[in-house]
Amino acid sequence: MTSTEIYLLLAILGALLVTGGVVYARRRALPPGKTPPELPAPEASPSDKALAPGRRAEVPVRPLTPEELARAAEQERYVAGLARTRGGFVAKLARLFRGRPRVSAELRDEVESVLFTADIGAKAAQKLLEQVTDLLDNSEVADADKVWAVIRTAARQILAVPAAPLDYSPNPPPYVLLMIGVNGVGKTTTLGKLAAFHKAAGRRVLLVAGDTFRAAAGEQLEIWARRVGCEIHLGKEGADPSSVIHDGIARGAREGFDVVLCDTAGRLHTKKELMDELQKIRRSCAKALARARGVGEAEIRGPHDTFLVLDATIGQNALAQAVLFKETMDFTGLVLTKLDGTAKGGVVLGVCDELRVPVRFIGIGEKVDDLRPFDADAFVEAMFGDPDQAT
Ligand SMILES: Nc1nc2c(ncn2[C@@H]2O[C@H](COP(=O)(O)OP(=O)(O)OP(=O)(O)O)[C@@H](O)[C@H]2O)c(=O)[nH]1
Repeated sequence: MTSTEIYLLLAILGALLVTGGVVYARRRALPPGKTPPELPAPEASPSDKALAPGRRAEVPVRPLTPEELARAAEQERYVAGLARTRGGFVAKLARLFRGRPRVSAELRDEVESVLFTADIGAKAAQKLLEQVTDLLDNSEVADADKVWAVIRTAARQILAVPAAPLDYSPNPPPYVLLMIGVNGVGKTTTLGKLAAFHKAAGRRVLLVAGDTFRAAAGEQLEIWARRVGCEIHLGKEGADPSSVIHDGIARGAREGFDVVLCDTAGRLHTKKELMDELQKIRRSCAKALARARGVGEAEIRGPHDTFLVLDATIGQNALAQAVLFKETMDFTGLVLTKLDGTAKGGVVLGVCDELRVPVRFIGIGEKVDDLRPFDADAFVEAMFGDPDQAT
């Protein structure tokens, strides 16, 4: 073989490798079950038009944009975080519809039974069942693709809770968030992860250890502050949490923090005095913010946001907990934690449907960046996008 032939061979091999690599990278970046987005066909160039009929010009493969890559990476996280839930009721449904079964009373009963034991709440289960039943009523055999399309649409409707985007830049700063919930649901951990989230966005963060009841809670938050590299406001053990949080917010305003994140002690919604204490804490937040702004207390109702944290592993009980909390305390958002460790992630549908309060974040692991802003489309895709992968 002459050296010219060797160069030619190497050039062809190189071109094949580059094209293959780009196609592979695009496929890897897509969530399972997704076909690559259609790219707009390029305008035919004069030289293309001159090609003989039957011959096609080479269309260059467009690399994914950074936004598309980020979106695909986020989708992969959701897919991984919700694997157990997919392995639960989604897998059961997938098995029912595999192989185009005949529509029968037994099939309908089985669908009903799976949906009503799926920890998605009775109302959400009923909504999904009605949509699927409507479809089955008009079919002799169950077409799995159509069933899943109907389920995805119904799930999106349930999750579409109207809510303005979170505003982390009030004027004047700081943005103040209060975290509430039952013991052990993940409030302190979520606050630590949120501190990291804000820090990464370039905001100055102050953590406020409003759980003065449990000594270890302050220490736990201190560890997070060190880990994230942000400051912490600690009160004395046993101090009045309202006063610690008031002083923390005042300090946040005085010292120019962008974000003040306040922890509270875990409490059962059934303990009246503890729920009253939460109301007092909220009034303290309002008082501190009013003073910082130089306005009357009546003008401010409380912190900018109050998030109720729910542990997804307890499924329907988390829904019951949220309903009871709402009777005594206003909250502007929900955080569902520990979705990675449970098959009961369908509870996200249940709480949205029942409470009509937006889910703002979900916890899908123990790592700092495993707290993700809630994305309804990514959630629906991860749960119902590719049922054949649910086993
Ligand atoms: N796997 C997993 N574990 C989590 C997640 N969020 C929190 N946890 C774990 O849940 C446990 C309890 O978390 P904490 O943050 O201490 O809960 P808390 O609500 O502050 O608890 P109290 O202060 O007792 O009310 C810890 O072991 C956390 O690591 C999550 O999204 N996934």
